Amino acid sequence: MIKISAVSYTNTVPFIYGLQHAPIKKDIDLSLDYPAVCAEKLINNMVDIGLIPVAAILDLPEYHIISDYCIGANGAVNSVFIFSNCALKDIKYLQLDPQSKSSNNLALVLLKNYWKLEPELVYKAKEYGRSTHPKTAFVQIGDRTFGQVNKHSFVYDLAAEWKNFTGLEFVFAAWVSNKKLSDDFIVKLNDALKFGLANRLKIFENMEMRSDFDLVDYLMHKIDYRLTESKREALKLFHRLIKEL
Ligand SMILES: C=C(O[C@@H]1C=C(C(=O)O)C=C[C@H]1O)C(=O)O
Repeated sequence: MIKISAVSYTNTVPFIYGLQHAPIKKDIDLSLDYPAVCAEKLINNMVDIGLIPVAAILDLPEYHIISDYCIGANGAVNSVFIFSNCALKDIKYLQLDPQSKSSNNLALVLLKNYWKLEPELVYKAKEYGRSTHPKTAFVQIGDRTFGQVNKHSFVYDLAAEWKNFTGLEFVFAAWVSNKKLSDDFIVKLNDALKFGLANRLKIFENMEMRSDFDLVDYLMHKIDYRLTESKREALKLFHRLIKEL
């Protein structure tokens, strides 16, 4: 059995569908976790493969990116934000999202290199996401952001801001193993992920739709699942900027 930890958010549903409906299902033991936990499990060798935040790749002594699929975006992604009580240039505190690794680092990279701002960073805020302090903002990712855009005074989509800054796409999470796996298994994995993506329209039939968020647009267009050469270049730049933080 190959142990896999994958992200528990809606953006991963097509991948999970593929893993549970393709021949690989007999070979894997799949758990669903918050992104930061996927990373922790892979780093601690509790699993063999993780759909992990790309920022956490830098913490792995050995890693292999084993798929041409990822959780990425080309411009606005619609589920990774800084929500703020004031304009970004005026923030004093930035709360980071305890479930995230990539987007927290993306926020730091943009603050330093693009916005040139130095707010105080708050890692485990007691009042995470609820601060009424007029100069507090917070990073938030995943399903918790659905329907939230109109509820905050200032909203920044971090994949859109990254594109404004670099002109590039962005990769949030990639399929990574912490050891070398057989070529056979890797082919099976990619077939399963491809199968899941090809079945998105079918998946929507059983998905509860929301009036406050367009899930079809999100999973068909906003999340860009292909880990192309250009996304790999963007990832290299992101890693370099994280190391310079
Ligand atoms: C676009 C997203 O990408 C996620 C963001 C991650 C992060 O910030 O560490 C990790 C995994 C991705 O699933 C999202 O879930 O909203």
